[in-house]
Amino acid sequence: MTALVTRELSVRLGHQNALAGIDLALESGRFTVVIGPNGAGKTTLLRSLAGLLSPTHGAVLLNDAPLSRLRGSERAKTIAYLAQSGSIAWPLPVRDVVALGRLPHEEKPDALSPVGREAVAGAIAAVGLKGFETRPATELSGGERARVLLARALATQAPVLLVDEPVASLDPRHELVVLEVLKAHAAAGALVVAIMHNLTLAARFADEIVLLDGGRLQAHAPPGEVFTEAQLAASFGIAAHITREAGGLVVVAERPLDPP
Ligand SMILES: Nc1ncnc2c1ncn2[C@@H]1O[C@H](COP(=O)(O)OP(=O)(O)OP(=O)(O)O)[C@@H](O)[C@H]1O
Repeated sequence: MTALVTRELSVRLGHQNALAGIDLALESGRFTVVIGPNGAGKTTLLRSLAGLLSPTHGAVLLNDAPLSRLRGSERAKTIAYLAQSGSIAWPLPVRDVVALGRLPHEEKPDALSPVGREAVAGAIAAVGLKGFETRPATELSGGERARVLLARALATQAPVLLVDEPVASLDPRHELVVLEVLKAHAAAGALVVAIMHNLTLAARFADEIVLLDGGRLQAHAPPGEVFTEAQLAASFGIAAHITREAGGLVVVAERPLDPP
């Protein structure tokens, strides 16, 4: 059981309060999707949960201990973080880029343990990149590269996986493939948090939604409770039409509302 908790988490970036007084409790086995308008503080929250940003006030606790006290090597084994539109600088084969996810376990790409080899092969297969293993990662499309980086994060086998907009550059099939992978990863016992802008996919796949607006927590609840026309009008400034279909809620953003 893994628990990631924020207590009165506030983060100031430049002259901005990017996050203010966030109290949040996340646990293993759940797929949480963070939504909110541009600038709401979603990336700031994810980076704080990963221990990459220090709170200005408050704390992030991993299993009741302040994240700031965890040694870097231990944190890298425990929390896999995938940044928004990450880039790949070196023309390494796909398999080696994914194998970099084993570095926290002190396994180099050319000296993987049997567990490491299985984790790398499993991650490549999970994101639909079988057959790409020997291709230089710099010669892939944007969506293929995004999946390589997700596979690298999965190969870490960390109990906490934090991903910033994992489906932003993906085609509809691979959006579904990746969201199924994240959901299954959570169902298998990981604590998974993803930032997303597609509200229908968020509603369909998330166990719980965290809604941020203006650096504040507006809601943390199952999709059916967060996706209401009133809530979307208040937080996103849109008139939305929400219907319940067999596959889950369908959220259609119909028009922007005039600013209040
Ligand atoms: N390095 C920085 N210095 C100063 N302000 C920053 C910095 N990074 C982000 N901000 C500000 O902090 C706020 C939160 O930014 P953040 O990136 O967390 O938003 P977000 O919800 O992830 O947005 P988006 O949907 O556009 O990715 C924004 O108002 C942003 O302008």
